[in-house]
Formats: sequence, C-alpha cells, structure tokens
Amino acid sequence: MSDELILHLSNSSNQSGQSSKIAKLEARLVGKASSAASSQPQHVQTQLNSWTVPAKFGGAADGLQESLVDSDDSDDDIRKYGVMLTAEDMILLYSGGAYLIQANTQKRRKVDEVCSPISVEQAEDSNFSGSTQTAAADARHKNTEPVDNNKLGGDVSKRKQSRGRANTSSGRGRGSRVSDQARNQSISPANGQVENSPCKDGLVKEQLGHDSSREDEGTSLRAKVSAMEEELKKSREEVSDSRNKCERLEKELKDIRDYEQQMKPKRMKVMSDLLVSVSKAERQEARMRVRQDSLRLGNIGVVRAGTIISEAWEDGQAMKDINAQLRSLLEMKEGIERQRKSLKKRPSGDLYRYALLKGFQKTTKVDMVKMVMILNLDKGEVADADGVNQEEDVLMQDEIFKSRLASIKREEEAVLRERDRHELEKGRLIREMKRIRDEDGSRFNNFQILNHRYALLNLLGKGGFSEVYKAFDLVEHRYVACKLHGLNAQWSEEKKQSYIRHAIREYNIHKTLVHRHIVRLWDIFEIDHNTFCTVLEYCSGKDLDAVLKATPILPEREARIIVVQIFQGLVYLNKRSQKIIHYDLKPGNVLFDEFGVTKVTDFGLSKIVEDNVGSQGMELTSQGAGTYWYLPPECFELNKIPLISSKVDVWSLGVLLYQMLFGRRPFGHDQSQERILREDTIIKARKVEFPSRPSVSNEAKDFIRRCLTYNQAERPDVLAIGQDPYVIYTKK
Ligand SMILES: Nc1ncnc2c1ncn2[C@@H]1O[C@H](COP(=O)(O)OP(=O)(O)OP(=O)(O)O)[C@@H](O)[C@H]1O
Repeated sequence: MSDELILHLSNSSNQSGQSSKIAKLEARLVGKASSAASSQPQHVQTQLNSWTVPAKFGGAADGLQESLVDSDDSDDDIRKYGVMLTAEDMILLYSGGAYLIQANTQKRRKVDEVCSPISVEQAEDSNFSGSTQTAAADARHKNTEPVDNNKLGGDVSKRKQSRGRANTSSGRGRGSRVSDQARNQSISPANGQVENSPCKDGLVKEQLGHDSSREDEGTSLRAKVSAMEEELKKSREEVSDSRNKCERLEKELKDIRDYEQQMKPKRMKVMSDLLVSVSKAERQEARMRVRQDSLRLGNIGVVRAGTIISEAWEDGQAMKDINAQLRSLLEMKEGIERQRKSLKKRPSGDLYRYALLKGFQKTTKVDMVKMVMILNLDKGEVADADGVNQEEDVLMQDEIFKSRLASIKREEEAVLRERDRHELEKGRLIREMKRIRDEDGSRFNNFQILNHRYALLNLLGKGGFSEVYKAFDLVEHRYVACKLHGLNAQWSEEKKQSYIRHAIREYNIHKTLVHRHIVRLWDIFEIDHNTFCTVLEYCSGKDLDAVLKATPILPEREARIIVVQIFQGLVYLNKRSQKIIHYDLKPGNVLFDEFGVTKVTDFGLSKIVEDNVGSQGMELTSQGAGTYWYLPPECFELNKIPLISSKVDVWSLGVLLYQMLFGRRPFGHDQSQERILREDTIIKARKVEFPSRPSVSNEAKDFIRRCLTYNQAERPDVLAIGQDPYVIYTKK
C-alpha cells in the first residue's frame, strides 16, 4: 500500500472506528501486523481470509495465503458471502464512510498495458512457487475474464489445496515483497479504484531486480521439479517393471507347479525304479554271501529219521577244520597226560638206581625225552647214560610234560576263540538265512508301492505277527520301516477284532510320542481286510539283541550310554500328562539309528497309566506275553491282580544293563520262558549276584541293585531312579 494511502487513511480521524480497522487491514497487507490482524473482528478477518492473494505475488503471497489456508472458517465464509474474491481482482474503496470492495479491472488493464511481459513472467514464477502450472493459467485467465463468482470460488478452493501442499517451500520472509507491491498501488478516491502506480524507470528497475532473483529461484525450482518429475517417471517405470516381473514370476511359478504336478508320478516312478534296482542288487548280494558263508560255516540240511523228516544244521568246512583241530589237540593232551601218570607210577628212584646199575655216575646230557623213550623201549640199552641223577630227571620230565600241556592248552584256547567267532558268524548266517526264507515266502516281496507313497524294498525281519520291510517314503523322501500286520485268515472273527483293537491301541499310544530316544510312528493304513501297515522311523543300525549276539559283553562305557538313552526315553514317557509304562523293554526292542543313537520301540504291550491311579500303581488287567527274563516279580503274582507302575520298566532296565555288562541275564538266563514260569524263577529272584569277571564299577553294580530291588514298594520308579548319578550323564 502506498504511503499516500497510509497518509490518507491516517488523516481520516473522523472515521476513527473504521479507520483503525483499515489501518489494521493495511498493516496486515504489508505483512507487519499479523498480531493486529489477529485482533480484527472475526467478520472482517474472515472476509480478508476469503481473498486469494494473486499468484503473481509469489512467495510474498504465502504469508497471507497461509492464514487463508489455516482458517477453518474460510469455506464457511465462501458459503456465507456467496463469492470468493482475490485481492488481485478486488480493490478496497472508501466511499461515504463505508468501505466497498470492487473488481479491479482497471488495474489489470494497466498492468497488462505497461508491464505485460513482467506480470506474465511474475505470474509464471509464482506458479512455480505455488507448485502448479494451473495456477499460472488461472492467474492469466483472471486478467481477461469477467469475474464469475462460482468459478472464483472453485479457483480458490483449488488454490487452497495446492497451497496446502506447496507453501512450505516458500518462506514467510517474502511478505516484504507483498508490501512492496502494495506500496506500488495507489487509490484514486475519485473513481474509487486502486491503481498500480505508473511504471516509472526506477520502479521497473527495482521490479526487474526482484524479477531476476525470482527468475533464478524459478529456474532452480523448475530444475527441481523437472528432476522430481524425472524421478517420478523413473519410479513409475520401475513400478511397472516390477509389476511385469512379478506377473512373469507368478506365471513361471504356476508353470513350474503344473509341471511338478505333471512330473510327480514320473519322478516317483524313476525314484522307485532306482530303489528297486538297488534293492534287487542287495538281495542278490545277500544270497551270494549266504551261499559262500554256508560253505564255510554250515547249512541247514534235511534229516530223515524213519518217516520223520526234520531240519538239522550241518557244519561247513571251516567249522569242520576247527573241530578236527580241537580233536587232535585233545588227543595230544590225553597222550601227554597218560605219560605223566606212568611217570608218577614208577617206583621212586627207579631211574636213578637203573642208571647206577648201568654204571652212570652223574647226569649226562642225554635228552630226557630220549631217556623216556629208551626206558620205555629197553631199559638195558641205556648204556651211555652216564651219572644220571634220577630224582632230578623225573622232575625235569614232569616239567617238560607240563610245559607241553600248557602249550597245547594255549593252542586249544585260540582254536576255541576261533570257533566262538565262527559260532557268532553261524548265528548271523542262520538269522540271515531265515530272513531270506521269510522274504522269499512273503507276499510283499515284489517291491509294491503301498498307499501310493511307500515303496517296499527288502525285508528287515519277521516278528510274531508281523513282517517289517525297509521302505522309501516317496512323498517325504526318507527311508521308513513298514510293519505289516497280518491277521491269520484261520483266526476267528473275534480274535481278528481283538488283534486289530490291540494294534489300534498301540498306534494311538505310539503316534503321540515324539522323542529322540523313541522310534517315531509316522502313519497307519489298511492294506486289505486282513492286513494293515504301520509306518515307523527307520533305524538302520542293528537292534540290541543282534548286537549282544555278536558281542555278548559290552564295555561298561558303551553299556552305560545305551542305558542313559533308554532312561531318557522312559523319563519322557513318565513326564507326559498321560504316563506310559512300556512293559516290554528287552534287547529286541532297543534299536539304533545310523549314528548309534538308541531308540525304544514296540509299544504293543504298553500301558497307559490312568489319572486316578494310587501310589502302588495300576491294576495289570491284560498281562500280554511279555518276556519273562525282563519282567519284575510283581508281574508274576497269581493270587491277586498285580499293581504295576513305571517300576516295571526300572526293573527291565536293570536286567538290560546287567546283560550288557556280564553277557548273561541275572535271572533264568539258561531257562526257557516256560521253565521260568514253572519254576517261579523270577518270584524267587530276591537277590542279584555279580560274577567276578568282567570287572565292573561299583556305581554300575549299585545302580543294578537299585533297579532290581525285589520289593516293589522299595524300588524307585523312573523319575526317582533319575536321581542316580549313573544315569545323569557327565563326562568322567
Ligand atoms: N523301525 C525299525 N527300523 C529298522 N528295523 C526295524 C524297525 N522295527 C523293527 N525292525 C526290525 O524288524 C525285525 C522284526 O521286528 P518286530 O518288531 O516285528 O519283531 P520282534 O520284536 O522280533 O517281534 P514281536 O514284536 O512279534 O515280538 C527286527 O529284526 C527288528 O530289528
């Protein structure tokens, strides 16, 4: 606002109330009195707020514009006054004590006439500072078009929006430029219009100075905008690239899945073919090995006794040789023994007297064996036995016999060790022969794929009612053991049902068990009316029974680590909410995986401990066969229903450790199951005895004694025996 206008306004003392308002308005326009402006009555302020500062004021307009944007009332005001005017388009007119607002058409014309190039540029500059080109177009547009209230309203709100986004980049400091512009305007009271002051040279120069700095700013902003636009373009391209890639990958994935689905049966076929050819080679190799070994170790032959034909073992050549060697050594031993006896029978001093008779004065260097031969052949011929000390000779001869006997004994021991080794080999050979025979006789020996995923390979072994095959799971890609439970077709329907119930019960117990030292049960399915299959974790090592058959005594260190692992499995069974008694712990139910990790299997006889069971244990309602060497005395109780608990498994663990350390079971080792029952062997098993050899640590013996505590009440249960240092594994 020009100085003249300020003077004019300040001189109008008779219009004090209004003039103070004007002063405040002016101050607000020159950007000096924001505080004064804020004290304006709401009405006036709102009106001001409804003005839009011309775009050409660029940054200077921001101060005002900000207050417009900040005002929540502005939209209300637009609604209230029906139009929204811009300061550029309007002038403030004092007429007859009232202020009027009129359209500033003349100002526009004048500016267009005199400074049209500048104002257009300014408008453009301000457009950049205002961030949209539309605003520039608006600014130019307003100069030529009549005021359209509705349109103006729309423009204002558009600008408000664009301001809201962009005005942060333009500083409030530009308010001074607003005041400069304002000062370049004057009010002509005659026509009531605000005019731009004439564009004199100084002003133009000043204007040009400002314009050039604005131009610089504009240029840099333009550059920024174009860089940002470039970035935006790139980002858009990247987004579209990524989207394309994503679509391509999704399509590829789908193709792969389709292909995978298509290839699945083919892949399974290739895999099973490979496995089958490997298994066939293994079968062939196994049979060839058996043939070779049976030449050496023996074979099962048919023996006829009258009308009865039975099978009997016929030794192979190696066994025959060993036996012949043993026989020859035995004969030698007996010959020497005979000589020793005859030497002792001869009257004392006989040889000495004979020698004297023959004129021998002292012992000659005649070999004593030769002497014996001479004596035996013809006593009269001992002519040159000069000076023999008969007593000494007898002693020497006896010593020679003894020495020879000792040497024969050593030879014999070596041959016996060899024979034991052969016996073990023979045992393995017999088991392998049996396995091959079972495999040949099995109806599952032709590499079937069960349940569309388990490729049956070779038979691992046959139990009482089941065959266990090594198999490959074509879905999970791992080896498994398929246990095929066959119901005897001759059985009554009742027996079949009972067997199935039993197997399902076993499955239900076993399937919930997940522990490193317990064989996992993966699956169960029916094969036909009389057969079903359970799929177990495959343990490629031998079972403990086979280990003990090969090496009946294990070093204590090895035995202990096996016991500790079994014990950990038992602790797991007893820490579950539903406790389980295994009830059939024996070497055949302890398996080893390829790394030698011990795993307990076969839950066919296991018992679930009911919740309400007392401290003495639960009733043993279904005894099951069990294996008597490994069961505690309470299981043989006949007068009342036995009460059992995890103490049964503790007893079995003690028997297992004893067997591993001493190579025999503590009770009824040489007895059959039937004899154990008949002779009450376990009921009489009150005290455990330890052989003197091999030597075993006292800790091991103490642990075994605790496990084999006769009195059930005094025997610790699984969790209590866990306190024993022998099963708390610490490196010694
Ligand atoms: N998960 C397995 N992994 C590897 N071999 C196994 C597995 N389960 C069983 N076997 C082997 O299969 C053979 C037969 O096992 P099974 O449990 O049927 O026989 P068993 O215990 O001798 O008989 P039963 O259970 O009728 O008393 C055994 O030699 C055993 O070592």
